[in-house]
Amino acid sequence: MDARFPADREESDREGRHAMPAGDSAAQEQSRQLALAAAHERAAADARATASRYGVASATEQRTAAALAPLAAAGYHLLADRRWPGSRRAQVDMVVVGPAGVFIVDTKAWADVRMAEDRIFRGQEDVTDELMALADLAYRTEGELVEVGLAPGEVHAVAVLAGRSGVDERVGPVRVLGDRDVLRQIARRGARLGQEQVDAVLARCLSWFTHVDAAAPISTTLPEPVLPGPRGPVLLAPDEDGAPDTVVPEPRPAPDLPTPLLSEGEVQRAMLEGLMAEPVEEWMSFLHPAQARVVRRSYNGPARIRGAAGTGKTVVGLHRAAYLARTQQGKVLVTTYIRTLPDVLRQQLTRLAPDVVDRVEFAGVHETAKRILDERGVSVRIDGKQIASAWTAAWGRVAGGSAIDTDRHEQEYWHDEVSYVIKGRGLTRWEEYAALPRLGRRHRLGMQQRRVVWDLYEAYDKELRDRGVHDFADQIALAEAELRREPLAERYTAVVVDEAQDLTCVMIRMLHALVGDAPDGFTLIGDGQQTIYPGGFTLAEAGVSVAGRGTVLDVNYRNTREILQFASLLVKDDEYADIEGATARGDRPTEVPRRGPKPVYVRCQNEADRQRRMVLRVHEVVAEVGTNFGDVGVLSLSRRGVESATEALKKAGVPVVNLEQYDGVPVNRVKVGTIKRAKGLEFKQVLVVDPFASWLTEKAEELDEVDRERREFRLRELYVAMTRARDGLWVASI
Ligand SMILES: Nc1ncnc2c1ncn2[C@@H]1O[C@H](COP(=O)(O)OP(=O)(O)OP(=O)(O)O)[C@@H](O)[C@H]1O
Repeated sequence: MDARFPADREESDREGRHAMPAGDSAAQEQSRQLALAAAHERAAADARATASRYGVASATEQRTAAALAPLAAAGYHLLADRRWPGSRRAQVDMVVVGPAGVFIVDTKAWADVRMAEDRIFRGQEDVTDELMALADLAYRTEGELVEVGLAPGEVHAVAVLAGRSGVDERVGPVRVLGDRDVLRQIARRGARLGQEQVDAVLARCLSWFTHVDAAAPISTTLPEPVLPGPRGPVLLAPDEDGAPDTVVPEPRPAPDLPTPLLSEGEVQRAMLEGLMAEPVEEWMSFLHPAQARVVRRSYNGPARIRGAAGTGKTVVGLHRAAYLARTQQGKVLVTTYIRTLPDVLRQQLTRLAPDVVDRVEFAGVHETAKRILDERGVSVRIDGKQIASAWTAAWGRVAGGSAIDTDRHEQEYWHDEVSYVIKGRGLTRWEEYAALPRLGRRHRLGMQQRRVVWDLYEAYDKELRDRGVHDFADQIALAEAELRREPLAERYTAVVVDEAQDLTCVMIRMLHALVGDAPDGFTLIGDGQQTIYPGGFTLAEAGVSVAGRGTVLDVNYRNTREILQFASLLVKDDEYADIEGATARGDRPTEVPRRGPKPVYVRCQNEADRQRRMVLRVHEVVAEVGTNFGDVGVLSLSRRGVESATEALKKAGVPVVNLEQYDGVPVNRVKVGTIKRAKGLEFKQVLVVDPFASWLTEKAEELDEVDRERREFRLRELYVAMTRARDGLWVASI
């Protein structure tokens, strides 16, 4: 910013209008006149100094403008002579609006510049605050442009150091570049906004940064000087005797004939780099205004963002993580239940916000617990085989042949009861379990059954201890206890939890303990409709309140209307225990803008027929223009289903990758995995390969509570699978 004529005119006018009191002596009048003369001299000196700053500024600004000029040929708009929003006098040197985003550029003709520890110095003087005005402007501009949907990370504050090259530093949110570097750094971001989006942003920028057409005011206590025509500002020059009554225009230095900052080759290389940059997906730079507002919203405590499948919750969560990392000190943690999802999210953030990706940590919730425990030197031994043998031993000792050992449930049901309900909710006393409302589990247990389950839990716990091992629920509980004992020395600034409905109560407590109730500290993102793990709880039980800090997203961007209608049939009567305490029905999007072909449902004769048709379907969809193997997801409820689909595809020569190994790096292979592993992901084409026809037709009211519970979880899981599909859905049952 150049606040070029800083003195306040109204103030000066007021001073100039002092009337001389009646009866003053001649001597008094003389000294008044001398004082006035001195004041004029000072004004002249000030004006001269200002003029010289103005001269330097304009020459250096012109150099920056010249350096950026090649962008105009690549769809950029260079806005010069714009008013600093909110200021009457100050101007913004240059606003660049184009495919790479919005850049508010301020040129500094500073010599002897040094940057250290997020501060900038001119010689010994710390001039960081001068850049912070620019940062503040960028922040306000972000807020303005959010209204058209521009993601906050697409607005950049750039300070250009005149006459410097090879500079690329950050001072807080301001990027500091040499004037030889600025073109390249802007161009290399590539095309992040489409033409329509650039136009929308430009229109808003033109009204936000209004044009400066009037001459800048001149500060003086003198009567308004005579301005020379169009040649520029006027200087007051003293007479030989120092009297400030002569006004002469100072000839402006002949414009520098610019020696181009960059050679033609350098310009071409910079622009080419932009052309080669990997394009980003639309949602990475441009959001729905409602989404963009949530990204920047300030919540005075834990907050919850919810919405139906495909409404951009994860998108908002990622932008919010980047935004918090950019605007606050310290690290941001993005976490979720699925181990592999954080890698995928990291990949996305790397493209969405490369500037802050190193300040955002991605880790599954178990990995987070492990890090906490490692840091504290608490050893945890997790050994799958030992855990399984502890369970089998405990079952044999306590539950085999008991009131819970019936043909209504597999052992897995009771394993989930122990892992998710008892351990997941952090129960430690029988009385708690005896009186527990088992949210989300329809099969009511009598006291006798509960007693067996509790005994089973205790026996299992003892077997684990005897083997010197822990299970995954123990790992979380230990980390949570550690944090209760002593909070982290270096806290996270913020924790963003994606797919929060998958977490247990103790997991939520552990993550909450990382940030507490700090403003914008804890953001829970999720959709209760996609709850596929048992162990329901309320946030109150976890000691978290999001009251008054909830946001619902309601435009489905992912699925076509046809896919969503098909998938929604599965859960149309579904009710689930919401973490805010109520029994809820799924959020329904108010808008589903995308349209496409109807999903295909095929009834196969047997498993072999299903496999054959699945392979055919894969070949069919990849024959479509724009769809590759990598765009196809084959999803199954069970591991067994994954194995047989993998085998059939491989046999047919189709390249596959298991979702367990998929980390978000694009790979041209069909992704095969369980629905649980597909949480949070999406594919152009989805094939769901292991339902039985009866699952889709059985009626809830004809089932008892055990079967109803099973049906609800199964259908929710299928709903998750189907809503992973962007363009095409194929479901095969037998
Ligand atoms: N503003 C947007 N513009 C264009 N596409 C968008 C926008 N927001 C989201 N999308 C698209 O919608 C998809 C779904 O978004 P996202 O994964 O964030 O939804 P979600 O609500 O987290 O879904 P789920 O709960 O089903 O996992 C994104 O991958 C993206 O392709």
